[in-house]
Amino acid sequence: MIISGKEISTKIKDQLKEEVEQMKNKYDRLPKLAVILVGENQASQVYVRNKERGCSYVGMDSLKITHDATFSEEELLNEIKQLNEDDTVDGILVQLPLPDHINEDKVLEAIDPSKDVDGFHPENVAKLFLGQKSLVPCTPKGMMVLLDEINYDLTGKEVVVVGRSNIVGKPVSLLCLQKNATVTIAHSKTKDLKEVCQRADVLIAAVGRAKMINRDYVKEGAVVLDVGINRDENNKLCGDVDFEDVKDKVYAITPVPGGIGPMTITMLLHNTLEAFYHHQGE
Ligand SMILES: Nc1nc(=O)c2c([nH]1)NC[C@@H]1CN(c3ccc(C(=O)N[C@@H](CCC(=O)O)C(=O)O)cc3)C=[N+]21
Repeated sequence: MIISGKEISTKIKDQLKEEVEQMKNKYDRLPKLAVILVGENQASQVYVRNKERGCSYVGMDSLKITHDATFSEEELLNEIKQLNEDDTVDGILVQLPLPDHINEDKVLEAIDPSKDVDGFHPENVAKLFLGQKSLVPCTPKGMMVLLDEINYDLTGKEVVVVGRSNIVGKPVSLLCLQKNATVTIAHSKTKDLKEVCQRADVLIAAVGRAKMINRDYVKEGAVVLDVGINRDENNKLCGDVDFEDVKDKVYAITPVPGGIGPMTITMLLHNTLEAFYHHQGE
């Protein structure tokens, strides 16, 4: 089975669109997402455009703020402060990566946790760790929704996450643990990575290396979620998984593009609506 994140995300966006319409009638205001982009990173510009498109699809307001790469850390912190105080803004997202002269941790900590739709603020990270209600990072949340969509129960299953980043590997591991899976976090220093991956009922690839995961890493009948966004030798978009090589060995797999990527954007919209409800006292 090929899991179409694209189709599932369209279905969810259509539901969100209806909810937004109701909110507009009920509160006489729309949820609003502010996206800040510093510098000219090509990929970031594509993602930010997709985020704006997503907002307009579901009928939310969005505010795109762009600065050139010389924008200072102090200016950025001031801008975030103003957006924190702006009652019409529900979500604030600062596109990563930031230029080298800006301290990412400092920036993420400056965002009001109730507007932190990325779920990257230490307060939200701590809540996720503790299993308390919080804004959950979009990519991991999207993966859990996809598993739900195919009615996959993680209880007792072996999950292997390859990659230990703060934005994907670590949070998705916690979410799988919450769903009663047995979770292994593997990474570049893991011994016998292939053998570790072969144990997985659910293999989550978030390494950032084009087509690294081939059929030798995959157990027959496994579910494979591919978080990678890379360019192959022909400059074509591809995942961390060699899709063609593994597709007939798996029970289900997400393609790149059209898999996890669209779900990430949709979960961002979902988080923005959640933040909106919170700000309305619900
Ligand atoms: N503060 C912050 N929050 C993020 O959520 C964040 C970020 N910074 N920096 C970069 C990564 C990456 N990311 C993606 C979002 C959508 C697609 C997406 O829509 N992908 C399409 C293809 C897009 C294309 O054509 O390149 C797909 O997979 O079908 C991909 C990647 C969000 N990120």
